[in-house]
Amino acid sequence: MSILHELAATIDARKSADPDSSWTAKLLAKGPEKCAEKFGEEAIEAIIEAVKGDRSKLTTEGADVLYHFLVMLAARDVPLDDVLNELARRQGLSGLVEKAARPTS
Ligand SMILES: N=c1c2ncn([C@@H]3O[C@H](COP(=O)(O)OP(=O)(O)OP(=O)(O)O)[C@@H](O)[C@H]3O)c2ncn1[C@@H]1O[C@H](COP(=O)(O)O)[C@@H](O)[C@H]1O
Repeated sequence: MSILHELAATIDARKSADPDSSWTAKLLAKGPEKCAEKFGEEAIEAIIEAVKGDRSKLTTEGADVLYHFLVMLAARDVPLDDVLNELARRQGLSGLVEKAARPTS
């Protein structure tokens, strides 16, 4: 099992945990909107480090982003594997070709 799968399983288990017993359970108890907001904050912190060019801080902020992304998915009951399968589906397909094939709205 990959570290992302292990973390996603831990986060899933926290859905039924006491919010006083874990940070994840506390965040999930605040609802999907708060989880999404927290993901946005962490993403901005990572962007700041990327713009500054601080590779060490970008690494730790990147870990925060991945963790909070998994919490956001769990809050909306989207399995990590669904996202990974979507990535797998795109593999070998040029981003330019994929964009051109999108339906126009
Ligand atoms: N990877 C993480 C992880 N990354 C970040 N964080 C927490 O996310 C929080 C974000 O920090 P912030 O300073 O942005 O938040 P804050 O200021 O405390 O909160 P706000 O006032 O902004 O709402 C911190 O409390 C971090 O400890 C994480 N908490 C948990 N995990 C993983 O989740 C597992 C389960 O954790 P618990 O649910 O706490 O048992 C852990 O074993 C880890 O593997």
